[in-house]
Amino acid sequence: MLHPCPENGLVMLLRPLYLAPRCRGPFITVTSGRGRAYSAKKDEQLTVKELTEVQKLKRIAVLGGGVTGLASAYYLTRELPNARIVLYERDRRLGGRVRSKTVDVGNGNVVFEQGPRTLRTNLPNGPVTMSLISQLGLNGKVVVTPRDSVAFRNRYIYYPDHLVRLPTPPTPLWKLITAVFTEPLFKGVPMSVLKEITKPKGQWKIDESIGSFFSRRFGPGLVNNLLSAMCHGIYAGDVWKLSAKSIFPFAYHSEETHGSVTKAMYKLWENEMESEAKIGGHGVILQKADADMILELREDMAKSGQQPKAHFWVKPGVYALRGGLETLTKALEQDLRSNKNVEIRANTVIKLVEPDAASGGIRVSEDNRNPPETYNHVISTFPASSLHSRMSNPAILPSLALTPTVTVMVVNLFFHNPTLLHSNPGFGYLIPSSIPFSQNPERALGVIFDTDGVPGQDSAPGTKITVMLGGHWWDEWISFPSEGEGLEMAKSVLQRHLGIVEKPAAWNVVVQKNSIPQYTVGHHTRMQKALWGLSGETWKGLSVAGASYNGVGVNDCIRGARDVVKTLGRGRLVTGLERYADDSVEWVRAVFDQSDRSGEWVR
Ligand SMILES: C=Cc1c2[nH]c(c1C)Cc1[nH]c(c(CCC(=O)O)c1C)Cc1[nH]c(c(C)c1CCC(=O)O)Cc1[nH]c(c(C)c1C=C)C2
Repeated sequence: MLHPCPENGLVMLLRPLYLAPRCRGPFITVTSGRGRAYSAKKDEQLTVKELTEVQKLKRIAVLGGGVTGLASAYYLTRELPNARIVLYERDRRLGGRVRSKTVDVGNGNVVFEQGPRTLRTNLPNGPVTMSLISQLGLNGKVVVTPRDSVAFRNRYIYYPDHLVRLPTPPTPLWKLITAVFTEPLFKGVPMSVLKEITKPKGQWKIDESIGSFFSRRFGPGLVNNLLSAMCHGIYAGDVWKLSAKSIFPFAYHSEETHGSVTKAMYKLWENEMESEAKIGGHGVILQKADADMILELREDMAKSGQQPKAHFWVKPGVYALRGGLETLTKALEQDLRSNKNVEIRANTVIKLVEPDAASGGIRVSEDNRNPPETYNHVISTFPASSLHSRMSNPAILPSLALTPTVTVMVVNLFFHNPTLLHSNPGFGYLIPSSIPFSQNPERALGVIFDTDGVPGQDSAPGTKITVMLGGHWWDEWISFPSEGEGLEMAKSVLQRHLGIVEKPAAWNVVVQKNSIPQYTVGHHTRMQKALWGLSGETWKGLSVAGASYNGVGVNDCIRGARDVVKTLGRGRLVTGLERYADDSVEWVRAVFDQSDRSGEWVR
């Protein structure tokens, strides 16, 4: 069955909606258990032109030294081992928004994460990162958040003046019913789900905001209280601006296909139950392209002697890395630095990216004395608008300029007192847009209880908390609070919401400027136009990967890098935006053997 994934709280509660795009026709069953592997398609004949192109891939540039750029360069060294790779990065430091700072707090160390801190094992992209971690020899650094831990079970939303635990299984039914009918957070939601079945279809639109779509179908309560909180926790974004089609494709298309989101969800669940009963495996509904990728990844892992641990694929889980997520980017950097075919040009600003008609390649100009260099291929991992502003003829790709970003202030705090979260242990809480200003004048988006979320990360006993502020609330702002102001704002949030009055023993405040791309209304169409622009003759040597395109998470970025490089390795031209080629998506059900379920990583 499609597991309801209790462990990931609101995000996972909504996962079937969030993950599953448009269904065309019946689901296809794909079994991938032992002895009945479904192989990825690799049999296409390459055209002479494509073969010639790949043979020419001698010099490749990667623009951007964040996790996507590092992963792209790493995969290139494996797929095209003879190519010469130049990686450009504006900062002296590599790693981008993945940044972990280890701080001595007197009686030990704590790790402050300034960007993402945990990774999910979930399909389809989780296994790509896990495979990379394994290839880099980092399995020993993995810190799993146990599935029976408080962080797995307890996720909260602050509404209107207290923490409300999301009633995720295994909550007893009576508790679930009591919560749903007594907490103002859920007011009207159960009825709106039932009423949705009878709601007529709306007028067809190319896209609309999550707020507009779900309030039309379910009423404003679900949007303002629950979905706005979820948008804060993933995009730090505005539920009334983010695209329903890009972020909730399954729900969005199910109005058209089933007449109702509730009905479509029920059908999905029924279908899964049936599949489990008939096939006896562990089924997951995936896009065909994702299933192909996973099975190919599995084959790769088996070939390279990595033990494919199938529970990675089927059991949702969360993990972190000892020393922080920067352990991953550092390992990638180290691997690249030890490769004589790779040159890393840190502290180098790119001024211009232009097609080179004579060679058919792409010319990259730096903002310094080095002369421009021409590459057979360039993978840009810059945010879409940064790439756009550096392109010689940006007019053909105006859509790239239109992916906005938001700025998030991250305030990490450490307290020597280890009992500060004892009355509300868990992953942390999100703050929906609907809570009154008086309850959130600082415009916090959410608070993470790091001590519970990644137990065992720090050597110092105490309580570690991160407060996230800003995001879409700071749209149009031209300056942001100072570090000192940020610290005071975070302390005041913790005092008001959690009653914490103690002084922190250590803290770290950073403003992550323009760090999270926003897939706003029209994102799909804009990406489709960018795909057309990049597919033309002019820009055929340019591919894109990174958070602006196929998902904002670390897993998504690594998967994007791998996809581009694997396709290049097969001798195909690739833009990185292929998934936008079509509006409809083919769905398959991947079924994993029961025997694939055991393992050590995810308990
Ligand atoms: C720096 C702030 C970030 C916020 N969202 C993201 C970052 C990097 C990106 C992100 N966060 C989550 C996802 C979902 C999918 C996934 O890969 O896990 C994405 C793409 C979920 C999430 N939200 C929070 C955490 C700790 C996680 C797990 C992943 C991670 O460690 O980042 C909490 C949280 N993130 C943001 C806010 C405002 C927030 C509030 C509590 C913004």
